[in-house]
Amino acid sequence: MKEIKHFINGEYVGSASGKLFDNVNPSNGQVIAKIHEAGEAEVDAAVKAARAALKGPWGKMTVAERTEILHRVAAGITARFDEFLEAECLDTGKPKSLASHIDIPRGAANFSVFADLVKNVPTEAFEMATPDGTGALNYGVRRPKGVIGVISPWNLPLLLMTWKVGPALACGNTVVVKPSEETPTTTALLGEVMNAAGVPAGVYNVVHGFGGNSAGAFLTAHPDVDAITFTGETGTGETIMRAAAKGVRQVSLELGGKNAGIVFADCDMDKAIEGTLRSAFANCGQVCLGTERVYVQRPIFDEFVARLKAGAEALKIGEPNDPSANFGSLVSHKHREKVLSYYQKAKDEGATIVTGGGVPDMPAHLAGGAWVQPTIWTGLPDDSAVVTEEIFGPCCHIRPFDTEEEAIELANSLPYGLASAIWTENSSRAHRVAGQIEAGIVWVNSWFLRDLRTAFGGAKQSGIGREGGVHSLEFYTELKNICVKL
Ligand SMILES: NC(=O)C1=CN([C@@H]2O[C@H](COP(=O)(O)OP(=O)(O)OC[C@H]3O[C@@H](n4cnc5c(N)ncnc54)[C@H](O)[C@@H]3O)[C@@H](O)[C@H]2O)C=CC1
Ligand SMILES: O=C(O)/C=C/C=C(\O)C(=O)O
Repeated sequence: MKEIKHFINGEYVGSASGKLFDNVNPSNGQVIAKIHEAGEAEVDAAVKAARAALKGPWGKMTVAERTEILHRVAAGITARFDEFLEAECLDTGKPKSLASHIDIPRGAANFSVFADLVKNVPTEAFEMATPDGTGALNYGVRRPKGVIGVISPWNLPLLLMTWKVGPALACGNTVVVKPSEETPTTTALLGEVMNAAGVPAGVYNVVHGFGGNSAGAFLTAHPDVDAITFTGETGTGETIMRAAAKGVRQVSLELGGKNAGIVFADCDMDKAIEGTLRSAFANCGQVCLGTERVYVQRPIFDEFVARLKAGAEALKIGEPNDPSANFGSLVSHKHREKVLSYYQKAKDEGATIVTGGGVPDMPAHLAGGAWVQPTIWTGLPDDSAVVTEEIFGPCCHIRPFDTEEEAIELANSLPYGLASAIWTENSSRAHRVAGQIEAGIVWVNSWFLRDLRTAFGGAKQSGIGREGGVHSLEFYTELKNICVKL
């Protein structure tokens, strides 16, 4: 059986403890590899390698040399596109039709975009007067923050890991990555690309394992990690913040959401249906930006519900290699238990099940997979668990509203504030409502339309800090002011 090892100082190494755990293909339940679980020794070795590379060749390179190498990393991912695609889909169960358009191309773009960006970002300068009349000149310089701990999730494994590693390396840092225990393969494979691209040993390190009392906790507690960037659940974010408090390390946290879609009666219905179908069901609903609460203005409520139902029922459920499939399995049986517990809660709370609500019938060879049906509910109270808690599954609740003010109040009613989508053809309304939504990202007549130069992150309990464009550079560098008396 294939083994997935740590990548430390440019080499694949196993765990000293010999501890292994299963890597499972969620579309059929079969074990596809054994993963080495890192102990404190492997995490420490990875951090030491990262520190040495920072002081050594990587830290001494010019920006031009470093960014040329990162362009080679991007090209290396593209050259091995099919291997990355196969690995990502086996780990996650997502359709190749989706990952080939989003996950793998973004994995490459996350290196090339930030390689270009760091070459073109100015810093500030201020001339000042001094009492003796000679004056002084202040100017800023950016320096790498150091060794960055990267903790990444399973829903978009390569995309979200490289979204952090790309800018971190472009800024001259070195990294130790702990990918999700569910989806380690593309993060491991990237080590080969790094070596082939000429990234010096120790710049990119990977340790595998779980979160609490395992590789994740060992990495975030390690005193020689200078900053931590994390995407995942809000509760885990709180735990990581506590770990980072020791030693006063900075964190960047992209956390959960319970995002609202607001559909006004003056929307283009075709666009609103197409966008909401994607925002609720793409990647089997496992996108932190996804819409789990849909608010629809009353005059179009019945038509919207009927058309979304038809769209959900037309989704083609299938395994990653099925070219006609656009709806895969969930990432794991553990996650399916969580999603199905909400399907049950919806029933208990008295929801009207518009469609779905259970497990689809699958052919025998896929019967062991983590399948669930795309599901739509109506009729739940605003304070029900299904309407207030992040489910992270292919499901949404639709509720009618009457006025713009009511829609804004409903959208802002939860402690989360990640993303929102507004559907209206009235541009004044679009700007007015978007300005009042308490979220880090608001899309108007679109969803998951990403320009990597823009700020990305959550308000309220959906995160701390912003990444993307110059905001990533702010997190991954220390800005130092140099004041020169003239
Ligand atoms: N992109 C997102 O916003 C994501 C949200 N989630 C949400 O989180 C729920 C639970 O999924 P999980 O995989 O358990 O998410 P999680 O937040 O626990 O895991 C994400 C990453 O954090 C690591 N981790 C967990 N505990 C840690 C700790 N104490 N110290 C350091 N690292 C730790 C995990 O090993 C994984 O690499 C999902 O049902 C979903 O609601 C999960 C994954 C992604
Ligand atoms: O486009 C991105 O950078 C990120 C997209 C999705 C997430 O952050 C997520 O699902 O966690």
